[in-house]
Amino acid sequence: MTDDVDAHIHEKFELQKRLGKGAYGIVWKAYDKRSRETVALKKIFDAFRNPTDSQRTFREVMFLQEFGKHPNVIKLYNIFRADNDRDIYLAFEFMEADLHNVIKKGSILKDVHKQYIMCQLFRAIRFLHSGNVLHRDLKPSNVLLDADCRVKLADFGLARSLSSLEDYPEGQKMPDLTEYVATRWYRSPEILLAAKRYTKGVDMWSLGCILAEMLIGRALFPGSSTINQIERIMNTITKPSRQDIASIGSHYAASVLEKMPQRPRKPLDLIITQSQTAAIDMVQRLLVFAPQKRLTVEQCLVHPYVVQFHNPSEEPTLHYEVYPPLPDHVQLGIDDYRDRLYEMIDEQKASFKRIQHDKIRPFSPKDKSRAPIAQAECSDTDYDTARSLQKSTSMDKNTSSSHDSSTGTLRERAQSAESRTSKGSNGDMRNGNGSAISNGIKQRRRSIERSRLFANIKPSKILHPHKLISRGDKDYENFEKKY
Ligand SMILES: Nc1ncnc2c1ncn2[C@@H]1O[C@H](COP(=O)(O)OP(=O)(O)OP(=O)(O)O)[C@@H](O)[C@H]1O
Repeated sequence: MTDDVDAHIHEKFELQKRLGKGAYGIVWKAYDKRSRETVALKKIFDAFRNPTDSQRTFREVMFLQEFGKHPNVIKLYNIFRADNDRDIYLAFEFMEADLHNVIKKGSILKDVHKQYIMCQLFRAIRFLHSGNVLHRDLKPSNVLLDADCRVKLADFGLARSLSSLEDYPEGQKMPDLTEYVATRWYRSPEILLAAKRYTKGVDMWSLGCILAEMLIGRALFPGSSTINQIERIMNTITKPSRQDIASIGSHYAASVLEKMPQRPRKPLDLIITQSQTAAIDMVQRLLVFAPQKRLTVEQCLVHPYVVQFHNPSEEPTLHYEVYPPLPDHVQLGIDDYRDRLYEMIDEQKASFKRIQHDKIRPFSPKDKSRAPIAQAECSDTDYDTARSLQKSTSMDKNTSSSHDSSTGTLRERAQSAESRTSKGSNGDMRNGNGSAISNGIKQRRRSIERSRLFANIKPSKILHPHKLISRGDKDYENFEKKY
């Protein structure tokens, strides 16, 4: 893996610092010279090395395009080919931190942040699941955060359409779950035990692990091998019944579990000690052996732990299934994926050109004569221009997505939220968190970030944090009755 970046990318972006290195590429903080925005630039190395990697790259882009319209999913701004036709560059909206680093730094997150983060994750997953798609790689490093504690889910390289798996042609071999490369620590028991079918429960399990990690400040099940992972899980969660074990449809689950050395159990409530009852309850209901017995994402959104942030108008769903444009169960050749991806890039550029063209038309009576020129002049820049146009339109339509911009308006909104909260607010919490989150971020932005940290959390909750607890307890009783 090399840090080399193509000359045409250097022309477009000023690379500022390396943000992260994953299994598939490097991510830099970069300044987009045309749009004058800070972006996260990801170079996927050898994106088309073999059919599996090509399919992964293809899926990642396809799902990002589909789900990026949700406010809690990272937006893919642009895609660039590399000169060698093997690598590929993706430009994303920039986020300040990822949850893994925030947890690692220690006591940055207070209860209210953890609840807000979980609620936003549930919103994102609800959106994916409503399109019958699984993320399959939920882990703290794929949960991006900004200084407002706003969440954007990233890394769709392992996402899969459930319907494409359910519709598997008879007699055709399902993809082997042992090929599953998602980070072990967040893998569900059925994946570890090589079950035959995926369900939405795999994401719910990972969400339970993420919440537990926020609560205890370290990974809950840091297994060193598949078998060690299963052991750690089985020593902690409620013992599954025979039916539970049978329900995952794994040939050797029963025998693996029987042979497991018997160690004294350390249940979740003894591991997660310093947390609210509702938080522990949520982890316990997510980390359940049988996938069908785990909370669904809809149930999570009304669970007492996050219900204070629950707002149906901010929890959109898709009313159709998201299906990859190329058959998912057949692995095509490298060129098929690459050609289709390049075609999509071109198609998208063309459609953005149309958007921009339509936007220009109503503004001037001379439009008719200007339109063909506007179209003819479209180049790479149009994609970016159209992006900002689109952004401003969606901001007009939907205030919940207005935070995508770092304009003065956002600051004004944040500052007014700040002034509202500061009137009698819990100063300790606000200051403590504001300064802590901004630790890893540039000094000069500190004051802005401090005020922005709570901008998107309903002020009433911050003004009266004790209400979260009392209300939570009541909700908890109601939830208990219902589920
Ligand atoms: N939009 C972004 N803004 C800021 N940082 C980002 C962004 N996207 C990614 N990062 C950083 O880069 C890291 C790696 O990104 P990403 O998960 O997309 O790469 P990957 O190669 O697919 O990783 P993995 O090995 O987890 O599959 C993230 O954990 C995060 O720290």
